[in-house]
Amino acid sequence: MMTPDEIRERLRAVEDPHLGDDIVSLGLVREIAVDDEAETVQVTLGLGAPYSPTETSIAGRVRDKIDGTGYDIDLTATVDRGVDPEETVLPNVKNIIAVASGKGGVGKSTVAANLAAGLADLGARVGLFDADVYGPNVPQMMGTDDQPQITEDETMLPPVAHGVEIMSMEFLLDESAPAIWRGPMVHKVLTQLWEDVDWGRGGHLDYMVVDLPPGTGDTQLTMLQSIPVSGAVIVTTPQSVALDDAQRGMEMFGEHETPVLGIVENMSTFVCPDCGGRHDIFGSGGGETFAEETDMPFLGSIPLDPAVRTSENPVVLGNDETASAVTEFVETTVDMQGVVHRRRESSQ
Ligand SMILES: Nc1ncnc2c1ncn2[C@@H]1O[C@H](COP(=O)(O)OP(=O)(O)OP(=O)(O)O)[C@@H](O)[C@H]1O
Repeated sequence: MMTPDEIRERLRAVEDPHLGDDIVSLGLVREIAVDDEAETVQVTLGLGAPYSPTETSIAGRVRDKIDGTGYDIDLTATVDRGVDPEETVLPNVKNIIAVASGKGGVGKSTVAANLAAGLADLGARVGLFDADVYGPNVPQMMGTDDQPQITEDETMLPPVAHGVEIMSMEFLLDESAPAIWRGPMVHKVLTQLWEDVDWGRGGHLDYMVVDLPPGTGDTQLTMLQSIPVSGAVIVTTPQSVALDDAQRGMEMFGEHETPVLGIVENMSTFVCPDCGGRHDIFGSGGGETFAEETDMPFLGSIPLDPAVRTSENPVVLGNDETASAVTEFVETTVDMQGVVHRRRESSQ
């Protein structure tokens, strides 16, 4: 026979590597219930980033601590996401990660597509929403030209590629409409994309990755106001101009109290396929220095690799050096989303 207090004592040995204390002291063990008849212990943990390496490992260690007590463990995870489920536009989506950049062409859509494919590859249920009104190209990057299906009750079912449900402004925008007309349409189209799409196929999504339009103008603000973003990723390149723009992007999120998960540097070192040499074409370490200066986590560097553009599939799914770099970025990012949730949970 074990009491919840005895279980709690055992769980004091499980550390949260990011928050630097044990999960009991941090308040991340929400509930413990022992059912002697069913020989089961139910533990509810305050974890919010499913499939992130750190939270997977915390859950694994919790299991280890209960293994050998003669009880089965029934583990659940839940956090207060700071959003009222009644009021949110996407109640079935646990995390909404927005990918932003201060200016165009730095590889924001590439990063968004790889983040989504990488999260699905970890086992998560993922949606990818291409909100880039000015140049929606996510379906192409995911290697699909499927259109959404319309069901009898007039909801849209997103096409799926690499385990990711995809919706794009491209599906709804009239291609002949000049970009300048698109701004005012954004709100209407966005509303449709939230309300009329069956995300998660009647179930839920662990993550929705949103590819925001480049820049920090009204369109981006409208989007931030209409969706509860749980974390933002800022993409930059090593050039100083891109870094200045990234700074503006961060300020925009700051004003909206959106947690910034960190900075990723794209088009870093070029690994020459012919000579094997490494060349820092745009300089090096700019993103990391910028992250340090702004006190933001550095999420990783993605090399400049022609395969990123030419490959039919997101490069994260490959098994070369570029794939490892992108995987590292995906894992760090989702870990940082977990930190945001656990920190909030722990301070309550
Ligand atoms: N690391 C990389 N190595 C090589 N090519 C890349 C890399 N990242 C992006 N590209 C290529 O650069 C181009 C621009 O990338 P992408 O469309 O992702 O940028 P963006 O910031 O989303 O642009 P937009 O301003 O259109 O939103 C694409 O052709 C893409 O394939």
